[in-house]
Amino acid sequence: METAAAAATATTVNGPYNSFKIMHKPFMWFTSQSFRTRPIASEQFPEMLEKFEDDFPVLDVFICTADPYREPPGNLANTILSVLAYDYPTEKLSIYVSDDGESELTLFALAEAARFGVHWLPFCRENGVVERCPDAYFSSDNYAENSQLHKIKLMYEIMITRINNVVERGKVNEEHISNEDEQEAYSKYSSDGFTPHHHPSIIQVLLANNKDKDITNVFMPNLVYISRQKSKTSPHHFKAGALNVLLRVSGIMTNGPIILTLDCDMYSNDPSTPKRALYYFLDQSIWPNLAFVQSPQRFHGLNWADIYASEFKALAHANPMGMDGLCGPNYMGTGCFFKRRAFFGGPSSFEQQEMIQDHVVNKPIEAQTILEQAHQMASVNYENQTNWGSQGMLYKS
Ligand SMILES: O=c1ccn([C@@H]2O[C@H](COP(=O)(O)OP(=O)(O)O[C@H]3O[C@H](CO)[C@@H](O)[C@H](O)[C@H]3O)[C@@H](O)[C@H]2O)c(=O)[nH]1
Ligand SMILES: [Mn+2]
Repeated sequence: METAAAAATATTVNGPYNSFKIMHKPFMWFTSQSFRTRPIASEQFPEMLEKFEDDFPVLDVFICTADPYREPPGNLANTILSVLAYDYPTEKLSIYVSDDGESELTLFALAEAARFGVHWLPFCRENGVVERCPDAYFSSDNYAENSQLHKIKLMYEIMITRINNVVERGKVNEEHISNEDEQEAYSKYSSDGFTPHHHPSIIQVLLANNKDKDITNVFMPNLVYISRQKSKTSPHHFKAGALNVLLRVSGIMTNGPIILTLDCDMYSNDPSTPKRALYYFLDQSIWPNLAFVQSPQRFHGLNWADIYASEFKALAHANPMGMDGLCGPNYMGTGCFFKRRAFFGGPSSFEQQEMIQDHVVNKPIEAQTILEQAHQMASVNYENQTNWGSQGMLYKS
């Protein structure tokens, strides 16, 4: 009897599952047919950008990271360098990194990326490098061996070794600290009462585009580290909360009308990406109704033989073309250029004068008033006292 009962139970569990296995393919096929009704293939025309050459919009790039052990800081440094080296006017480019792991190890990776970046950016420019993520570049065989290459590769390896050593020790030691400012920055993580779940905000400007230059005397883009305030008594809303803080802090510091969101476990594989996104943003015929431009994602290591050539053709190419003909593709959570204006217009819009759409920031990123306001934007109280996140779908969906 017992055996029969067990078998009967197994049948009832398997029944619906088997039906699902049989039915899900036709169901998937059926639901995707709407994407075949009006696919749109778009093309970009480089000459279109020429008339805007001196007037490119300010671009703010957001990178999220949350755990220095699960998301290695060496990879984050590579992500940062791939966008820091974009083919875009450096005075119009800012990289904001949100660290939800609240870790000095992550700050150290940013500091190292900034130090190596002053060599890497000119190297990429002079050699027309396409893969501007150093790890991807050095892992390819797409370069000529020469002394300049050996020098930059050695610098890269030293940077990665330093980052990995610090991660292994779990601490930034004296030997890695070169001045008092750095000492002060790293000491914040061991100050009294600091825990990952309860601590004040930490904002560090690693590179400022009005004072830091590369080795060829060209100004570097901005690079900013943000560990938002956390409190045991307030929910932090994970990545959504991090993106909201990045939106507000960048609004105070640079207020770029175009925003790119990235995760720390990916890199940009084409330096012309922001300019290619601009073809859409600067096209007056589509600009008023355009909220975001989503890039396709490629995944490495999906399976051993990489039979998909790192691509999800249906999900990343075919379906979005079809969605474009309906009302637009979905946001894939990363690799997406947004119009900042698209985030405003709801009830939380204009609570802060500085964040209105046309506000032009005319103070240096490290000005005392800017830093004070930025800390206020990264505080738990700011969100508790306003409608940010409490209205609309965001945190409640
Ligand atoms: O408290 C947190 C938790 C996560 N993250 C960041 O969020 C990103 C995505 O998290 P991950 O765990 O890597 O999720 P995935 O499943 O790989 O991400 C895919 O799916 C997510 C959920 O749809 C999207 O947010 C991502 O953009 C998309 O790449 C990473 O950069 C994390 O560092 C934070 O910033 N704060
Ligand atoms: Mn991920």
